[in-house]
Amino acid sequence: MHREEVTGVVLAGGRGSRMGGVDKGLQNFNGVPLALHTLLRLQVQVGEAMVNANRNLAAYESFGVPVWPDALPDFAGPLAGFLAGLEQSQTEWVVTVPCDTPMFPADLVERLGEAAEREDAEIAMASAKEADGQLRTQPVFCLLRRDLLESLVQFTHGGGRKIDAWTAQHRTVVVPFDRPGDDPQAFFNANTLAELRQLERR
Ligand SMILES: Nc1nc2c(ncn2[C@@H]2O[C@H](COP(=O)(O)OP(=O)(O)OP(=O)(O)O)[C@@H](O)[C@H]2O)c(=O)[nH]1
Ligand SMILES: [Mg+2]
Repeated sequence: MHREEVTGVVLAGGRGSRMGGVDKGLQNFNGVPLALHTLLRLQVQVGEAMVNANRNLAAYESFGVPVWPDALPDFAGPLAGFLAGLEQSQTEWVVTVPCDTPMFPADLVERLGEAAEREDAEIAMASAKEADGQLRTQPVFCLLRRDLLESLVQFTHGGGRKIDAWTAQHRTVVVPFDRPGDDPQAFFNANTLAELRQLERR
C-alpha cells in the first residue's frame, strides 16, 4: 500500500476527563502540543492528514491541516472520530491514531497496510502487549477502507459505540506490534497529567 492512498486522522475529540476535563491534544509534550507531536509522527506515514477535535478548533487549525469536529453529538466516543475521518477523506484508506500515545510506532501504517493487503481485509487493527504482558488489541489504531463509511453510519446511528462491536462485522486483521526491536512501550497512552509527564521523561 502506498502512503498516498492513506489519510491519517489524529483523534483529539475526547473529553479528557481523567486529565481534569482539559483539551488533551493541546497539553504540552516536551514543549509541543500533544496532538501536534502526534500529527508530525503520522504525517510522514500517510499522504493526507487531518485532526478530529471538538473544542478549541482554531488552535488545532494552526497545525496546518483540516480540522473536523464530530458530526455525532455529545462526545459519542472514538467511533465518532472514525466517522468524521471516513466522511472527510478522499483516499481509499483511512488510519486513526489517538492524540495521547506519542511514542506510537513509526512503521504503524506500513505494517497495518501490509497486513490488510496480504489478508484482503477491510480493517487492520494494531495489538500490543500491555503493562501486564498480555497482547491486547489497540482499537483506536485502526486502518479502515473508506467504503466502510455507510456501515459505520448505520452502526453509530443505531446507537453503536463500541469499536470492537463494529469491526467484528467486517473482515479485520489484527497486527501484533511485539516483534524483537519493537518498543514495548510504544502504545503507552497518557490519560492523566502524571502519565504525560512520565512519557516525557522517557
Ligand atoms: N471524536 C471523538 N474522539 C473521542 C471521543 N472520546 C474519546 N475520543 C478519542 O479516543 C481516544 C481514546 O480516548 P480516551 O483515552 O478515553 O481519551 P478521552 O476521552 O479524551 O479521555 P477520558 O475522558 O479521560 O477517557 C482519544 O484519542 C480521544 O481523543 C469522542 O467523543 N469523540
Ligand atoms: Mg474516554
